[in-house]
Amino acid sequence: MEETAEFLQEADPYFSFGVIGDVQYSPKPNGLSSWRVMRYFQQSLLHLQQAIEEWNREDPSPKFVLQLGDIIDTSNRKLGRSVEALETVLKEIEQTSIPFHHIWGNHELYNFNRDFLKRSKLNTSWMHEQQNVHSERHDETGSHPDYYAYHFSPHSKFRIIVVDTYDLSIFGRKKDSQGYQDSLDFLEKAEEGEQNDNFHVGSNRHLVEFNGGLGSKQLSWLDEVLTYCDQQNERVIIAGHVPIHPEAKRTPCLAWNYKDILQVIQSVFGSHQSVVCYFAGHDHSGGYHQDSHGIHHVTMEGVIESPPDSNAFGTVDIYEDRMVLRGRGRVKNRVLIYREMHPSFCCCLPGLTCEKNTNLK
Ligand SMILES: Nc1ncnc2c1ncn2[C@@H]1O[C@H](COP(=O)(O)OP(=O)(O)O)[C@@H](O)[C@H]1O
Repeated sequence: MEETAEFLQEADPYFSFGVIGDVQYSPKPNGLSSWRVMRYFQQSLLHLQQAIEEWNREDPSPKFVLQLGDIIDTSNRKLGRSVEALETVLKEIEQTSIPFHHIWGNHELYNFNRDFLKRSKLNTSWMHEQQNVHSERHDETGSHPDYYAYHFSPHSKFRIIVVDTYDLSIFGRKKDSQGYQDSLDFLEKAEEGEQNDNFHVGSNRHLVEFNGGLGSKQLSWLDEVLTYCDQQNERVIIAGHVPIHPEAKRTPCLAWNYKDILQVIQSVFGSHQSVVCYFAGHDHSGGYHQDSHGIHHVTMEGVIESPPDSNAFGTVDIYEDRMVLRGRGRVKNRVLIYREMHPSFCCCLPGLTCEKNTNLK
């Protein structure tokens, strides 16, 4: 639901956070993308500065910011200025004490490999919450050797999960690595399957290199974290670079295995009721859809395609039964009512073992 600013003035929220995506900073001049859309490279850093200034002025200030990826543009690599560009944006972010949670997009992987990103300030998994809720091998810094995903709880009733939508990807992985081979195999198999899928034909094909997906280990990890959240009656917000719902974007920007991801977060067996919203970037024109399970899919408009007199960021206020997105510039205000939680449900029948429960560590 879109709302006017007056409607948004409510009582004190539990907490608030900032959200922004696709800054794509580069020192290069403004110009048209391959899709004939203007990209404002000269303004993107100023837009980021403005967002930070506004968040700094807010009272109470946002507890954290979700930076949805593509913070610098691929052109920096061609200019030999990837590290310098990254330092430039990080210097802006140092102007605030509000912690940023960084997500990796395709442009991070065009500029750097995963080993570099892991060692860089774009790896914020050290802010993960130490919770023994999953069997997948996340080390003491919150990192998993194969993918970049973690979770944290900013409030006793809420959890944020950062996912890696380029876990399956041919970018950022060495060509002789298992991850690269698995991604190629996935694409090949998915392309065969897609021939019968009328939704993704012609220019709307999403099985393209600049999208990616979640690998099987990350999907099991996500399933385990969500099971924990269900047990704790937590509401969950997930953030990743690539949209995961075909109705929440306007272009081919969609995760390769979006159906597998939706199946986990919607949980066809009815046991995961915790996810209320998925935030994405990637499609600079933005998008929104509430799916059949009541999960809100918000694709944030990209900073890089925001004209000088506009911008694209927001502050999200979290309440008991809703979240309110106060959009700035091209981002619309939205009141997002949470899906209903039903009493705990278990698929076990007496005498049978429930797979979900035996998976718990
Ligand atoms: N077939 C397409 N038609 C229109 N726009 C597209 C198409 N494919 C990608 N885009 C646009 O490209 C942007 C994402 O691309 P991005 O990650 O910046 O990589 P690139 O710089 O290679 O375009 C999105 O805004 C998306 O809308």
